[in-house]
Amino acid sequence: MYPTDQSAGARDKGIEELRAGIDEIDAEIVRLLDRRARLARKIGEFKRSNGLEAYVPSRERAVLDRVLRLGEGDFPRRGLEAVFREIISSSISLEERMRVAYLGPETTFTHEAALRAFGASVELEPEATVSDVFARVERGEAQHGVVPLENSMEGAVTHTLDELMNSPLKICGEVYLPIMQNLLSREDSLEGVRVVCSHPMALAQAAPWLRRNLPAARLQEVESTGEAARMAASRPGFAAVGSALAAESYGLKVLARGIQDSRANATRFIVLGRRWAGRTGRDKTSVVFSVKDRPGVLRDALSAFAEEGINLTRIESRPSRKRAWTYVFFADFQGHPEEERVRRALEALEEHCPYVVLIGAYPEARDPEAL
Ligand SMILES: O=C(O)C(=O)C[C@]1(C(=O)O)C=C[C@@H](O)C=C1
Repeated sequence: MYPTDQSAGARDKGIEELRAGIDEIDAEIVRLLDRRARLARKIGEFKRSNGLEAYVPSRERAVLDRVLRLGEGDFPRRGLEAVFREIISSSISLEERMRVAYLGPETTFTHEAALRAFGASVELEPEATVSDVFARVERGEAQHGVVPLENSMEGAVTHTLDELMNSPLKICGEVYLPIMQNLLSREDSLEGVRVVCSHPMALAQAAPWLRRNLPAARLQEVESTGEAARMAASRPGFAAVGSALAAESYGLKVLARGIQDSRANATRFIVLGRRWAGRTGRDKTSVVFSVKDRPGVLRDALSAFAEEGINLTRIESRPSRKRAWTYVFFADFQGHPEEERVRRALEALEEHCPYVVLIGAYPEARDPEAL
C-alpha cells in the first residue's frame, strides 16, 4: 500500500521543514533578482543616452565566467550557466525591446542556437532565408541575427559566407551546437515511411543511417528541418529528419534518435550585429581577403600570423562572384583586433592583399563538453 499524505506522518514533517527552507531561499532569490533588474534598467538608461548597444557579449562572457568560478559548490555548473543565461536575457529585455532575427522556421537548430545566445526573454523572429536575416538586421528591424556558418561534417554554409562578403554587418558572437538528428513521423514504425524529407544538410548527415534502415524511401529536399517536420505532420507516409524540439511542437513520434553519421557532428552559428564585440582575453576574429595573382602569395599573406604566434582556426575560399576564377578567403583566428600582435598581423595581411575586411570579433565559444 502507498502511504497517503496523512499517513506519512513523521516523514512528512521532515520534508516540510526542508521545503520551508527552500521557500525562504526562493523568496530571497526573487528579491535579489529584483535588485539586479533595477540595476539593469539603470544600465539600459545609461546606454540609451550614450548610444551604446544593449547586448554586450564581452560583458556577458565576464559575468558567466565569474559566476562559474564562484559556483564551486553543490549547484551543477550547467544549471548555473542556464539560469544566468535567462537572468541576462531578462536584463536585456528590460533595457530595450530586443528583436533577434534567425533562420527559421521555429524549432530548427538555428532557433536553438538563438535561444542559447540570447535566452528566452528576447523576441526571436524566424526568417525564411539567410539573406532575409541579414536584410532585417541591415534595415534595423532587428538588432541582431543568428545564422548557421558551418557544419563539422558538411562544411561551410555558402549562403552565409556570400552574405558576409557583401554586408556591412559584423559577427559579434558564435555558438556551437552538437547536432542530434532524429527521424520524426506520424507513422508508428519505419514500415509506414515512404518519403523522408529535410534540409539537404540534415539529409546528408543522416544518409548512411537512411541507406541502411530505409533503403526504399524516397528522399525529398526542403528548405529547413522545421519545414520538413511540418510536412511530416500533415502527410501520411512522410518522415522528417530533424530536432527533438520539432517533434514536440508538431506532435510527431521520434521513430529513431541520433541518426546522424558521427557523434562529433556539430554546427557553428554566428550572431550578427552592427559592431563586433569587445575584447575578453579569449576571442576569435574573422576576416575576408583576396590575394594578388602570384606564386606564394597566400603563404606570404599568412606568414605574419605564424610569426606572431596567432592560431588560425579556419581558412576557406569562395568564388569572389565579381570576376570568374577569382577567389576570396575567409579566415578565423584566435585573438582580438585590439591586441597589438593581431594589429601587426592584420597590417602585414593588408600589405599582401588588395582587399581585407574585418568581418567580426567575438568571445570564443566555450566547449559545451567542458562544463
Ligand atoms: O553590463 C551590461 O552592459 C548589462 O547590460 C547587464 C547585462 C547583465 O545582465 O549582466 C545584460 C546585458 C548585456 O549583454 C550584458 C550584461
